[in-house]
Amino acid sequence: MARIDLSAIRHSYMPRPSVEADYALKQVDHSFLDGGAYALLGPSGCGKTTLLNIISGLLHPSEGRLLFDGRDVTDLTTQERNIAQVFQFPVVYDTMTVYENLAFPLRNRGVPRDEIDRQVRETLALTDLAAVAQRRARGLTADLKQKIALGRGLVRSDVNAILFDEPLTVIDPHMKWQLRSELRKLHRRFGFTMVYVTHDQTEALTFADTVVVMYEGEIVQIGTPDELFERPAHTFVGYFIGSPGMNLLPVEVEGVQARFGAHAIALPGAVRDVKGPAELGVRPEYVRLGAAGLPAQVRRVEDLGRRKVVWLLVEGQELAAVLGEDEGLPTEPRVTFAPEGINLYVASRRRALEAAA
Ligand SMILES: Nc1ncnc2c1ncn2[C@@H]1O[C@H](COP(=O)(O)OP(=O)(O)OP(=O)(O)O)[C@@H](O)[C@H]1O
Repeated sequence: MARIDLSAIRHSYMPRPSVEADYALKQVDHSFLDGGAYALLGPSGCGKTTLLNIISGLLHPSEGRLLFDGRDVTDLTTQERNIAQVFQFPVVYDTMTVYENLAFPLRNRGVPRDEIDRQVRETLALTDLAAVAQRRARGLTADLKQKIALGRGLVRSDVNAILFDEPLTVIDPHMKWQLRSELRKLHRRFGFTMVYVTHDQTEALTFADTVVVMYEGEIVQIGTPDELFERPAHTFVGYFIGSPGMNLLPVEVEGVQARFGAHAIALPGAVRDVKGPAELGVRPEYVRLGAAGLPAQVRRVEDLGRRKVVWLLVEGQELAAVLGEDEGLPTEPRVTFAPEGINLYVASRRRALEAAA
C-alpha cells in the first residue's frame, strides 16, 4: 500500500480553460497517508469522481503531479499504478464462476497457480463468498456481485490503494450496513489505503477515519467526523453534515458582539480584523430554548423518538433546535446559543474566536 500525494492538481474538461470556473477540480494539494481510510464526501457534481479518476489514472490532470510513495505516477496507466477499483455498478464477468472472477486479476499478473489458489481461497473466506465459489456470477444478487468486485480488489495484496466510487448504490439498505462494516474490518486487519467516494454523510462518517469534504471543485475541509461536526471550516460543511444542518444567521460583527436584526448576541471571543457582515453558525444541538433570549415563534415540531426537532422563526429567519426526549417546549420560547456551539463565518470560511485576554 502506498501514500498518495496530490501536488497542485487541477482539472478542466475544457480544452483551453482560462478562468477558475472552467475547472471542475480547483487546486488540490493533499496527501492520503499509507493505510488511511478516507471518504471523499460532497454533493453531485462537486468533483469527487474527477479526483478519484485522477488518482486511478482514468483521467490525466490538466495540471499538477501525483505521487505514490514519492514516485511520480502522473503519466502512468491505471495498470502500471497497480490500483484496485470498485465502481457503483459491479464489474464482474457473468460467465465466469465467482472463484474464476477472483482468480482473473492474479492470472493476468502471472501469479503462479498455487499462489492464486491460496489467495483466492483466503479472499473467498474474507468476503463470505466461499459458499457460492463455484456458481457463475450471472444470476447472483447485486450485493453478491458487489462483493465479488470488492474481492477482486482485495485479492491482490500488492495493490497501492483501493478506490471505491459510490460502491453501495445498488445494494439493499440492510446489506449496505453489513458491507460497510465488513470493509471497516478488512481495513483494520490489512491496513489498505482506501479512498471511498460518496454523497451520503452516514456512509462517509461510518466508513472513514478522515473525511475530505468537497464543494464546487474544492476541498473545503479535511477532518475526523467529530471535527466536521463540531468545527465546520466552511458553511457548506455545516449545512451538509448533521441532520438538520447548521443554522446560519446573517449578522454584523461589532467587537465581541454579533448584531442579528435588533438583537445583540455575545460572541464567546473576539475575532481579529472582522467588522461588518458575517454569518453566525450554530448547530441545532446548541440552540437552547428558555425564558430569556431572542423571541421565537414555533413553526412545527418533528418528533424523531429520542429527540425532537423544533423549527422556529426568529427575526423572520428559520432556525432549528434539537430537544432531548425529556425536554419540554416552553409555551413562549426564547432562544439562546450555547457559547461552545457558536461559530463565526466570513465569506463562508470559519474564523477563530479568541478568548478575551
Ligand atoms: N467527461 C466530462 N466532460 C465534461 N464535464 C464533465 C465530465 N465529467 C464530469 N464533468 C463535470 O465536472 C464536474 C464534476 O463532476 P464529477 O463527476 O467529478 O462530480 P461528482 O462529485 O463525482 O458527482 P456525481 O456524484 O454526480 O458523480 C461536474 O460539473 C460535471 O458536470
